[in-house]
Amino acid sequence: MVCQKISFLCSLFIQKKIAFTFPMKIYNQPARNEWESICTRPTFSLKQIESQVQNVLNSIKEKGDTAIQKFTKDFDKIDLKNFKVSTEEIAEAENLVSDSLKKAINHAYQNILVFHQSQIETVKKIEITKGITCWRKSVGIEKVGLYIPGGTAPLFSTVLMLGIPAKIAGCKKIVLCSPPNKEGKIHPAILYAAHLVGATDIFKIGGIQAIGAMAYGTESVSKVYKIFGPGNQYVTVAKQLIQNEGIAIDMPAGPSEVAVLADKSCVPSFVAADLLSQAEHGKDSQVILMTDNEQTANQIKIEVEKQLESLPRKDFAQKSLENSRFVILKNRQEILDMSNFYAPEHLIIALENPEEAAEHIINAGSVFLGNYTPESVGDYASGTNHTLPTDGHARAYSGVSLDSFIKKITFQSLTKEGLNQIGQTVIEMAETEELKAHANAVRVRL
Ligand SMILES: NC(=O)c1ccc[n+]([C@@H]2O[C@H](COP(=O)([O-])OP(=O)(O)OC[C@H]3O[C@@H](n4cnc5c(N)ncnc54)[C@H](O)[C@@H]3O)[C@@H](O)[C@H]2O)c1
Ligand SMILES: N[C@H](CO)Cc1c[nH]c[nH+]1
Ligand SMILES: [Zn+2]
Repeated sequence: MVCQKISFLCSLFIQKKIAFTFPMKIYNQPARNEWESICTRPTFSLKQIESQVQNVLNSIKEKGDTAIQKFTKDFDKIDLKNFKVSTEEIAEAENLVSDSLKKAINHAYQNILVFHQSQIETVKKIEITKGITCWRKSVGIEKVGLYIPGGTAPLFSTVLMLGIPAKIAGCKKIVLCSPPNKEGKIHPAILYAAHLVGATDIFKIGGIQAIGAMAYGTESVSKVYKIFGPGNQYVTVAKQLIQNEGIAIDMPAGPSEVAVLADKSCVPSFVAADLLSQAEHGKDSQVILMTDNEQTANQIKIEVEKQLESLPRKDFAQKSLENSRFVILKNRQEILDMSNFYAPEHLIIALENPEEAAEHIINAGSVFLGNYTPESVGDYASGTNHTLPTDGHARAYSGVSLDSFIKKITFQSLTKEGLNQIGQTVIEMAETEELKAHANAVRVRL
């Protein structure tokens, strides 16, 4: 009876586009032309902060360490003269990390290692036709830069996610940057993990400063060829801007997000915990529930409210829930369609027969199937990478993997017989393109 009453009251709340005290906006069977606005992210677009970020980058390019020092003082509120982490600081960090945390890190390390090692491709030499052989070889990018977020939480798990594939790829120089705290230090777990993955240079630099330092190089930081890692909107926009200057990046990996697809087979308390797990990342995170069952939505809503109360990062989660949505859709097909439209960083499928539903997913960073696969396992230790495209970029980008740290160089070798076979074809094509010298390079050999 009590249950029915609660359910009745909740169903009164579920009306089109009206938010009540519950911070998430609730939509009941929205029309398809409303999906775009429902799926809008709360993050700044590149344009909104572009000029601010570009000014900081320009200053770093021009003034190097002096600019890093100034912006570290402005944004991180600490006046540092030396940004490089010393071997003494690494040794000290190793003592500060408890044995139980070391054990957990090593466990996660092994699983991430196994999954990323499985991505190694063996060289396959293909004989196209007699005398023409082609092959492709993976070579690690020599100098890479890893950004480890540390503004509101020390994400040492990101060190494993970036450092392990960098190491497997054989990257020679691995520069790592993370913001200093108010004491001018980096969290010991970040330093412990950085040492474990073999980072070659570690710097106490955060935000735009870190991306600029690794992109341009300064007196103390070496310039790298590709920059990896997640971060807040300033970090993400800085990464997007330095791309214009010829530095590669992994992808835009901004504020965390999760979509949960749930039907009556889900466990509401599990779904609520999953939504809150990404909401607690920061005020610009976004979480979305898509369901075909109003009763299920009510139960999850009650659980979210209950669980939110006990979170130490309640303020962040509450703010992020204000940007978040509960969407009640007509049926399973509509749930899958909206999920592909949204293209979430993380996607949890808490639907009946999740494997079948997963077959229909075409846009998502990383997918978690069934009631016993919380998104947090992918954040830390299942083996998959947690550096993933946000803001709808999962439509075209993949998350970080071993591939992100390597270039694939193609090779070919022809015998005289092989050249005889394709010579006329190349000459014909080159002359039609009016490139006589191309044709001659073949003709002189025939
Ligand atoms: N997509 C992914 O794969 C993924 C993975 C992990 C974390 N994340 C996200 O990373 C983010 C981490 O954010 P964070 O802020 O805690 O740490 P952060 O390290 O990304 O950013 C902190 C830095 O931002 C800079 N900064 C702060 N306010 C500024 C301002 N007004 N102007 C210029 N610079 C400013 C400071 O220099 C500070 O050092 C979260 O949004 C989290 O959701 C994403
Ligand atoms: N969920 C984040 C990616 O969006 C990764 C992370 C690190 N630690 C906890 N979570
Ligand atoms: Zn997370």
